[in-house]
Amino acid sequence: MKQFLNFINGEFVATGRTFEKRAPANNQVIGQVHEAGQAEVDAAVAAGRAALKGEWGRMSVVRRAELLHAVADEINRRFDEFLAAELADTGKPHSLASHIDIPRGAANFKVFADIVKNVPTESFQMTTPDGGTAISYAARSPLGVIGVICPWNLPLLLMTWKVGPALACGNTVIVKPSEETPATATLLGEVMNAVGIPKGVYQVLHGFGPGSAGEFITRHPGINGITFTGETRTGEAIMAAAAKGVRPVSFELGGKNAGIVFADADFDKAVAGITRSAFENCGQVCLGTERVYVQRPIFEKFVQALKDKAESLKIGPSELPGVGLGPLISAEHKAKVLGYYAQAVEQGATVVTGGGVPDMPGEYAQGHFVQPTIWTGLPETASVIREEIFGPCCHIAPFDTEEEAIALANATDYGLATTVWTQNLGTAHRVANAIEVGLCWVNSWFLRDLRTAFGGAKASGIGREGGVHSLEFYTETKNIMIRL
Ligand SMILES: NC(=O)C1=CN([C@@H]2O[C@H](COP(=O)(O)OP(=O)(O)OC[C@H]3O[C@@H](n4cnc5c(N)ncnc54)[C@H](O)[C@@H]3O)[C@@H](O)[C@H]2O)C=CC1
Ligand SMILES: O=C(O)/C=C/C=C(\O)C(=O)O
Repeated sequence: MKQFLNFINGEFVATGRTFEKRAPANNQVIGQVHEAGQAEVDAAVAAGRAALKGEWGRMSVVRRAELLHAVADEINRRFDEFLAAELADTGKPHSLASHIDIPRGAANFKVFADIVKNVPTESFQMTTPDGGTAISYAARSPLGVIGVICPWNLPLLLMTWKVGPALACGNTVIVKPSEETPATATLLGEVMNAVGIPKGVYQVLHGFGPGSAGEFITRHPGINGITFTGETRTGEAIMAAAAKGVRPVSFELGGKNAGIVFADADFDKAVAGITRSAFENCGQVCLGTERVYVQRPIFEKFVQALKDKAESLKIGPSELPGVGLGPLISAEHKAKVLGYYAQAVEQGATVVTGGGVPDMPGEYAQGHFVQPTIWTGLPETASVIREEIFGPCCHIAPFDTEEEAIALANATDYGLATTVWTQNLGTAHRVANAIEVGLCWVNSWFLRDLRTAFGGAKASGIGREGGVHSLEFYTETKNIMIRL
């Protein structure tokens, strides 16, 4: 049986306290995960602090960048191992992990290594009161030991999205992968040793949130900043922990994202786009679309077309050729999603398609598969329209005017992402500016440029990462003023 060990100070460490990792596609146990306790967290923090004072802390930015390029190259060299580990943990389609998760895992190191090497800091010259001259310039230094708390939906991609810039800026990191997805973070420890990243720079502690590694990391006074992706309620708990010591947080939290389709949109592209944004990764993407608003003249045609697309998705395990929809991550998450499927019916939804569990052959009958599901006819107050479900489902409602679409899209506590479909540039600009979100895609979805700001408004997050915005979080900026 595979053992997922902690990675502390360059060594793989067993703890004797283990929990099971099960495969989402058939619910079989595939590994034992070694849970870290307070002692392991203390050891990792001490090693992280020592690394800041050692070779890593003294290393030039050019050498750091070379090492991070080597990390990316090593991930690519071991691409198949990372792919297999991610597929085993998540059950997602092979095509998805091989085109998005693993390549982005490598790219996150290269992009931020290059940004840190090339982005200047500000400098000003001023006249002093006595007519002399002074110059000031900004210098960046690492924040320190960063706690990186990760979710299970895009495990390697989201973890390296934080670890890449944190290390590029000269910090050390302690990663707590989700209890559901321990594999790729652990494998990355082997990569760090292989390319010569000093001990204590990248560390991995396994476990849960409250009363376990997650809470112990976020409460530890030796952690200088916390970056987290996950549920909004968890963000609130982490923020409370970070208040002690006034430590900075960077949060990318939940969403209840709208898709807005205008009657003038390229119909086929809009249907294909919403199919992806509602069902990709079995709906387990924080940027996904769970509320779709379609302009009335094309409403019926759009509902029928999305139904056809949903029903054509092949449901199955990662390795099934042409599979479009994998399982949900866990039995617990399946119960949550099916709970919303039941609530939708209780609240009077018309079930356009899905709403249940597909018939799966053999061992896959034990897996966490659910049907892609579309509803219409619910009031905007219904729980499935207000709350993040994180499953392969969406509600579609008609709208008449641009103002109405904007009001509907904004009527949520969340503010992460929107996708707008129109061929009118004026409409696109107006709507994009009026929507209260951190990310607005027009005629696209999940199109990423890693140099741009990424994050959520309202209850969907605090701060932005990406490009130079990541440097703002992962460094302290010092102003140095010199009287000439
Ligand atoms: N990217 C997103 O927006 C994500 C949203 N979700 C949503 O969250 C729901 C619950 O999924 P979970 O995996 O339980 O998400 P979660 O937000 O509870 O967990 C994410 C990470 O935070 C850790 N964690 C939990 N409580 C903590 C605490 N008090 N202190 C420190 N670390 C803590 C977990 O161990 C995990 O590593 C899902 O059903 C889904 O709706 C889940 C994953 C990602
Ligand atoms: O950084 C990205 O490209 C994707 C981010 C996606 C999430 O944060 C999520 O689904 O949780």
